[in-house]
Amino acid sequence: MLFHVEMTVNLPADMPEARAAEIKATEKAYSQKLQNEGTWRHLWRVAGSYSNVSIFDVEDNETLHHIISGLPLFPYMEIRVRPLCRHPSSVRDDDS
Ligand SMILES: O=C(O)CC1=CCC(=O)O1
Repeated sequence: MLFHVEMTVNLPADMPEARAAEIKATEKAYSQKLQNEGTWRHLWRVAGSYSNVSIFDVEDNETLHHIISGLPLFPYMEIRVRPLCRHPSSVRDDDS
């Protein structure tokens, strides 16, 4: 199942820079593992904001929830999830 997920990061202004850098590094490793495994198919920065648009390919809703709630930045994110299905006009046979 494919999901479009938009994440907006809101780190507290008083978070020490070293702590922010540590969480971002952990987040990067977490996301790169999932990208390499094919679960986190796309990761795009939304130009001009501390947000990303991502496409996840997961077994079910529970798996997506487990992944998202495990993000190191999860406590500092606003997250919007939208389930996707094939568009009848899509020419990409390999994208289900
Ligand atoms: O910077 C972000 O958009 C938050 C984030 C998600 C995965 C990652 O590596 O950073």
